[in-house]
Amino acid sequence: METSLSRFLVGLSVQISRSDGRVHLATVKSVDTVKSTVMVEWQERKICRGKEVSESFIQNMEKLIFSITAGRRKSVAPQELNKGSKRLSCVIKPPEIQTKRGKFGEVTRPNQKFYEMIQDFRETLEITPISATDLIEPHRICVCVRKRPLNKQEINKKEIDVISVPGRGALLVHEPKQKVDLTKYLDNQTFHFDYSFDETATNDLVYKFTAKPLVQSIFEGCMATCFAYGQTGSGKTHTMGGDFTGRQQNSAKGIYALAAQDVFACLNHRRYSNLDLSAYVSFFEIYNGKVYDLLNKKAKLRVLEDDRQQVQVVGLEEVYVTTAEDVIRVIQTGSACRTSGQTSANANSSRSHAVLQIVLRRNDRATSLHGKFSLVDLAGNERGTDVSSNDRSTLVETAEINRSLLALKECIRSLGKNSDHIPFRMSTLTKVLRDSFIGEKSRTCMIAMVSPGMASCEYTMNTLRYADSPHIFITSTSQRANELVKAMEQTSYNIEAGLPDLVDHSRNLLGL
Ligand SMILES: Nc1ncnc2c1ncn2[C@@H]1O[C@H](COP(=O)(O)OP(=O)(O)OP(=O)(O)O)[C@@H](O)[C@H]1O
Repeated sequence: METSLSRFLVGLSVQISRSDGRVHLATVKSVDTVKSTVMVEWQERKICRGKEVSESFIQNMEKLIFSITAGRRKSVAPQELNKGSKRLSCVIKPPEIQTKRGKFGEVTRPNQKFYEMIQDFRETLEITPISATDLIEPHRICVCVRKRPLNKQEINKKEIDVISVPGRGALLVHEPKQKVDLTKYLDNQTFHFDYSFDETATNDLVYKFTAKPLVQSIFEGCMATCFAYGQTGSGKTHTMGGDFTGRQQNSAKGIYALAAQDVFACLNHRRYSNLDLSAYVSFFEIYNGKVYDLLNKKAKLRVLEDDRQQVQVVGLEEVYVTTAEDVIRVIQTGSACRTSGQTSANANSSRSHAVLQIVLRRNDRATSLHGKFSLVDLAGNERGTDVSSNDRSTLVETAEINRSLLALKECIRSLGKNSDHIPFRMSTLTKVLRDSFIGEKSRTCMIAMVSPGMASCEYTMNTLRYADSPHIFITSTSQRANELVKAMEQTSYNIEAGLPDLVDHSRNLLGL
């Protein structure tokens, strides 16, 4: 969760205000989350001075902390600072004279200057990567971020990596910018999540902190959901479905399979054996608001809601499974179906949401539902203008993706606020996942995937803003109004579907 303290990364410089009215730079030396204090140090007449400041002092000070900068040599341009932003943004003017060589001695890299500025910034960061031995805290809603490594093509193009993951849930985007006078500078923005994974993190490690804690919850009767969100090529399928070697995917190494393994470990554990449960798997995709069964030749299925608001995907194939290998076979069958869709002219599967559900049913006559784990590989969050083809079907497809991702964000936000109204009818995706958003027994984890390259910077920022937003559960009425207005400005906003939301908001305004 974001606290005012979590903005202060060790090694970063902040402007502090002194009691005598002076405002000057100091460096964050340590952050004590237990005592809620930050230790800052600065040089004064060649003497190193320090002060431990409390959270309340920091909050008072916050108005005066205009920026975070990354080094002694870098000057701050206050007129450029984004003072209103929730995140502290910094503007660094690069050193004018030096023309340093890169780490590997090459000077021909496009954006060499930015590369050097980022390297300089990184040198000031204290990196504490997440490790398998770190404590896993229980969350009802957990939001994490994972950065993938630069791929071969990006390395060949000498693409620069603009993301740093200092650890402890933090992630920095070093956004390259240029002033009107052509001075290059970095806009360094810090985001905070429950966990942040750098490019060295394995699927096993990501699984341990994200989906694994949810497996146990379904044995306790919960409806758990784990989403992979991000731009095309950012690593959603790699994380959920398993690593690729060329075009070959190792399904045993993805979160789907790792979760399945743990489900069977729990089923065979004496703690849960007296529940007398069996596991079933279904696998479907949602493309343009329609559901297709990946385990039944992509049969198109109807989504119905009964008078008790229970949503049913009519005729969805549910395969009885007894081992993790059974589930891996199901994943392979379904993924092959999805992949073949990618090559067809009309339905590009990577533009669909894939949902793998592991369902626990009681071995009674009605095989009644005990718990359910939905693992969702979401469609890429590109905008209409970003996809190569601009024909009508592509635009409709993009609008549908935007609409469902917006609906998903709204549902997670409502869930976090314990709101009575969950706008699940806004899209097919949220409709079929309705029981994951209702009541005390729901658990949600969102893994936001980001590509590290400078070329992806804008998409990365979009992903991070999206993933950051469910954290802001208690939004003020005016913020809420702004969000609705912003959402409505998107071509994909469906006024009819969003009507309950608008009515709700109007009621709030009128105090009804
Ligand atoms: N953490 C990672 N480590 C190594 N390689 C990765 C990682 N994440 C992704 N990749 C590689 O990047 C490429 C794109 O990943 P992937 O297909 O998972 O992206 P995606 O987000 O699912 O894209 P799309 O939305 O198009 O389906 C793959 O070749 C994959 O192996």
